[in-house]
Amino acid sequence: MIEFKNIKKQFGDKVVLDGVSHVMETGKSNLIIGTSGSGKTVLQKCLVGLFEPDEGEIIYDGRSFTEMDEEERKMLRQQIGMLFQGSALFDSMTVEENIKFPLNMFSKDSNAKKMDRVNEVLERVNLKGANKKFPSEISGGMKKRVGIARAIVLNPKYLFCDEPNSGLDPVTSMVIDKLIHELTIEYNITTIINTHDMNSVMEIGDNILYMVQGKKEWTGNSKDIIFSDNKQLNEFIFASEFLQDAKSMRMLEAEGKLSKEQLKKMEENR
Ligand SMILES: Nc1ncnc2c1ncn2[C@@H]1O[C@H](COP(=O)(O)OP(=O)(O)OP(=O)(O)O)[C@@H](O)[C@H]1O
Repeated sequence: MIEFKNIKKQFGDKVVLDGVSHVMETGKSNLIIGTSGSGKTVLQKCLVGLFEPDEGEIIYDGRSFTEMDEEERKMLRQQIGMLFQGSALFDSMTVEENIKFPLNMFSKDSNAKKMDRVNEVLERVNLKGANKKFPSEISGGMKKRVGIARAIVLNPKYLFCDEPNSGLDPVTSMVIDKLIHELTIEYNITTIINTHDMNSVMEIGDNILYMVQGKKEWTGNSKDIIFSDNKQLNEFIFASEFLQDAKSMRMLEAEGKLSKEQLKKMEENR
């Protein structure tokens, strides 16, 4: 669990985070959503210590990150996995070498043990046998999986993902979402995901923080979104007529005014 209270951050005169508080839950996909410039990336960077907030407190499972010295933060960072936008793989390294990189940095295990772990995570992300390929030889979806394998190779308690679906087609996006979600549950990770992808919001949104201009505007899960009457949230999520219709249908279904069969038929006929 990562709890943060009253986080404030400004650059010059520009207030980017204006007193944000929230709890990111363990074993859940915690999503941060909001329009471009609402402060999602700056918030993630504050949580991992890449930016220092001007005010507020960040607590990792009862340990105050804000009060830790650099040595304590270094230790904590070994429990944090990061999946960067665009995967950020080392082009000159093979898949295997990319995944092994954090182990070489932080683990004192023998080479054989490290390789066992590399192969274990490769298999877990469905890339068994891709060891010797270079990033230029694999698809965007495969690169994301390598990025995920590298992010989880040290068994992190916390996983930060910045736009994990950027640049992927809708089907591959769903595969990647599902994989991150499954790993989150399987290893009981506190996962934080910045996303613009509305499919992700509806499919894996266990705990959603909606930000507007550096402030928390709304919070809830993917089911709550259907019933929310928050005007800004509705305009953001259900931007198209199609999505507004889908929301209305789901609400009717939940109120018992539409059967599951009717709903399925309406969706098929669209
Ligand atoms: N290092 C920096 N120096 C000055 N301003 C910054 C810095 N980093 C971010 N900002 C500003 O903070 C604001 C929020 O940026 P941020 O990247 O967090 O938005 P975002 O919600 O992640 O947007 P996007 O969805 O486009 O990634 C923007 O106005 C941005 O210009």
